[in-house]
Amino acid sequence: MLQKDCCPLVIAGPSGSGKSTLLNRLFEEFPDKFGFSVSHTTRAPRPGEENGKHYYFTSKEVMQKQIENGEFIETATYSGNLYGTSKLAVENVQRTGKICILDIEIEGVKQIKNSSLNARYIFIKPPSLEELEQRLKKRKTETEESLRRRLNTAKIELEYGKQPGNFDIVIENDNLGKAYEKLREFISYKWNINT
Ligand SMILES: Nc1ncnc2c1ncn2[C@@H]1O[C@H](COP(=O)(O)OP(=O)(O)OP(=O)(O)O)[C@@H](O)[C@H]1O
Repeated sequence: MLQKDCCPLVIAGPSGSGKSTLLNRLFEEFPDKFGFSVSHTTRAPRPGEENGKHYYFTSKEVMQKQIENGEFIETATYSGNLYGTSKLAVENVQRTGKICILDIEIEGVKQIKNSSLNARYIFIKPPSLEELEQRLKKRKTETEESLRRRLNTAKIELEYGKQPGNFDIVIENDNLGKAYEKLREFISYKWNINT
């Protein structure tokens, strides 16, 4: 059996692949077992996003200073904005005894792999780039330009996701219910959680 606090779970995948949707289900089903590592970002909040819950919304200047001070485990630039996981964000979850979940970009994944965090890695993959585009359009959060950038980045991310050894499991999110079952199964097995 794994020590709960030794193994955070890293979830990655292209924007729009369904990471938040799947994680929201997981948090709903197991509110006492998992805690979300709240990332920092310099992007603007989307409607409904709360500071300190979905992200810590900050400025480039402030975040760059904190990075220089060594306060972050990983940082990445994505679609022109800075993102990052602070050491404090992970510690805050681990202190509660919950399994820490990190939803991060591929650049961040690479950095976590070089850090002292002994994490498990899940990649969420869309059924196709066309379907990804449709979902992002439906989500109505992107401009034409940010949509293009997300789709271009997605191609690179999908390449990284399919390299053997980069992730413990790759889950295709075609049917949401089935994808969730796979996620749940993997997690309950790895963390020895009775579901
Ligand atoms: N299996 C699915 N079938 C159809 N639509 C889906 C499925 N999974 C997620 N979606 C929809 O696709 C959109 C993108 O999902 P979501 O916001 O969870 O992606 P994400 O990977 O968290 O993106 P980001 O990294 O930009 O936050 C949402 O509108 C969501 O409702």
